[in-house]
Amino acid sequence: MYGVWTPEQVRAAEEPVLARTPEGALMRRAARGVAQVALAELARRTGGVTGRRVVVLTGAGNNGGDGLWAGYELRRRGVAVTAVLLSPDRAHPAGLAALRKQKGRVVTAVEHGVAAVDRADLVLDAIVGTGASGGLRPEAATLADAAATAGVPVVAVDIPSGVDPLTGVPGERSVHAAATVTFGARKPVHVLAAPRCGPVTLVDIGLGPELPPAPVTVLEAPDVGARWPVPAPGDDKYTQGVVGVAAGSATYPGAAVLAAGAAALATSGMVRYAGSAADEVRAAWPEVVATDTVGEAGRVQAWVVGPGLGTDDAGAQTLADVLDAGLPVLADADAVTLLGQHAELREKAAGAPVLITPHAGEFARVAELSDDRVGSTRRAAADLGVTVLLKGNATVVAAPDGRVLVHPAGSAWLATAGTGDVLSGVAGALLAAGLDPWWAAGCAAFVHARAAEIGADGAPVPASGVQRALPAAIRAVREEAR
Ligand SMILES: NC(=O)C1=CN([C@@H]2O[C@H](COP(=O)(O)OP(=O)(O)OC[C@H]3O[C@@H](n4cnc5c(N)ncnc54)[C@H](OP(=O)(O)O)[C@@H]3O)[C@@H](O)[C@H]2O)[C@@H](O)CC1
Ligand SMILES: [K+]
Repeated sequence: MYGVWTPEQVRAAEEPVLARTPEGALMRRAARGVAQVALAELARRTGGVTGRRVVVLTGAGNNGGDGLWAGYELRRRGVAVTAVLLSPDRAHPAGLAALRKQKGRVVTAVEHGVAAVDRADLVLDAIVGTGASGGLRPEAATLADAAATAGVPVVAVDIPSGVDPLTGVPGERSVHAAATVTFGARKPVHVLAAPRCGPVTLVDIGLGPELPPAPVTVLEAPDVGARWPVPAPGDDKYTQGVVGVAAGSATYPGAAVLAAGAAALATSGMVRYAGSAADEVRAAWPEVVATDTVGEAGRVQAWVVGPGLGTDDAGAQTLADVLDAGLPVLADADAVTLLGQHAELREKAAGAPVLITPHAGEFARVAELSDDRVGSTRRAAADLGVTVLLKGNATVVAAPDGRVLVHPAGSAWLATAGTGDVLSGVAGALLAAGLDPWWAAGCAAFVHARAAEIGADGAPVPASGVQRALPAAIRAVREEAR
C-alpha cells in the first residue's frame, strides 16, 4: 500500500526541507527526475534522444521552474529544447538562465509556441503544479490543445495542469498526460484522476520524515492477496463465514443471482439467499441455500441487503430485520435509498459494522456530495456512523474513524449494469469471513476491478462476465502476495 497527501501537507513538509538544503537543490532534484522520465519516453517512442525536440510549456511559478531546469538537463543530453514562457516577466530566473546558457530556445508568443508544439516529439507540461486554481487559462489551454491535436505525448510535471490537485476534477480545459512525474509524495489527483496522469513516477526529494500519517491509502495487490480469506485445514463451511443475501425480487431476479453468485465465488464458505427470487438463484447457483424470508434463512455471519430489493414497506422491513440481527451488513442500492428515507433505519445502522456502497446518485440521498469526493465520503462516514464506499471512476472508501482509501480506476469496464450487485456479493462475503468493513470494501473494490479487466480483456464485459472472472482475479492477487 502507499499513501497520498494533500498539496497543503506536501507544502508544509517541504518548508523544513527547503530550509536545511542549499537553495534550489530540491528543484534541481525534481527536475532531474523529470528529465529522466522524458528521456525514457523519447527513447521508447522515437528510438533515441539526441536531436529530438522537446517543448516545455512554462508557467510563472515553481512548477515552471522545474520545467526549465528539466529543459536544461535535456539540453545537456543533446535534446533540442524550446521553452514557451506563459508569463515571460515571471519565469523562474535561475531555471531560465540555465536553459539559455545551454542554448535552449525560448519563445514567448503563443503562435510560435503552437508551431513548436506541432513539430515536437514530446511536450513537458510545467504550466502549473500544486499552486493551481481552476482550469487552464486561455493561452495555456491553446498550447495544451495544440499538443493534443498534434498527438504529441505530454509528460506532466507534478500534476497535469488544469486538473485540481486535491479533487482530481478537470477544469473545462486541462492537460491529458501520457506520464506524470511527481515529487515528495503522491497527491490526490494521481489516484482520483489516474487516467489523466498516465503512469506516475515519484521522485524522492527527502520529504519522508516531515510528512504526517497519510490521510489517504491506496491498496496494492499484495495487501489484498494476503488478506483474502481461504480455508485453513481445520475449517468447514461454517467457520469460513456464511453470507446471507437479501436481494432481488420477482421483478429483478438478476440482482439476486449476481450478488449471491459473486458471494459464492469470493470465499469458500456458504451462501444463503432470502427473498422472492429463490427459484432463479437456485437454478443459477445450486450450492446456494435459498429461502423466502430473512427470518427463515438460518444462521449467517453477515448480510448483503439491497440490490433489486425495492423501496416499499416490504423492503424497509427486510432492511430493519437485517440490521436488527446485529451482524455485519453490506447495504447497497435500494437499501441505501431506504436509509435515506427512514431516520429510524439510519439510527439502527449508526455505530454498527455496516458498509454502504452507493453510487453518486444514491450517495446524495444519504449525505452531501461535492467535487471533493474524498472529503464528502469521509464526512458521510463520520456523520452516518457507517463505512461508506462511493463508487465511481475512482472508488473512495471511508470508515467512521477517519480511515480513507481510494482505488484508482484502471479502466472503465465496470461502468455497466449489474456490476454493483457483483461488488456487493464480494464485499458481503469478506464481511462474513471477518474482515472489518473498511478492509472488506477495499479488498472487494480491488478484486472487482481486477475481475473487470480480466473479464473484459479488450472488449466490453457484462456483469456476469465480471462475476465469472472473480476466481481468476482472486488467484492473481493471491499470487502477487506470495
Ligand atoms: N517548493 C519547492 O521548492 C518545490 C516545489 N516544487 C514545484 O513547485 C510547484 C508549486 O509551485 P508554486 O507554489 O510556485 O505554484 P505553481 O504550481 O507553479 O503555480 C503557481 C503559478 O501558476 C499560475 N496559475 C495558477 N492557476 C493557473 C491556471 N489555472 N492556469 C494557468 N496558470 C495558473 C499562477 O499565476 P498567477 O495566479 O500568479 O498569475 C502562478 O504563477 C510544485 O507543483 C512543484 O512542481 C518542486 O520543484 C519541488 C520543490
Ligand atoms: K504541470
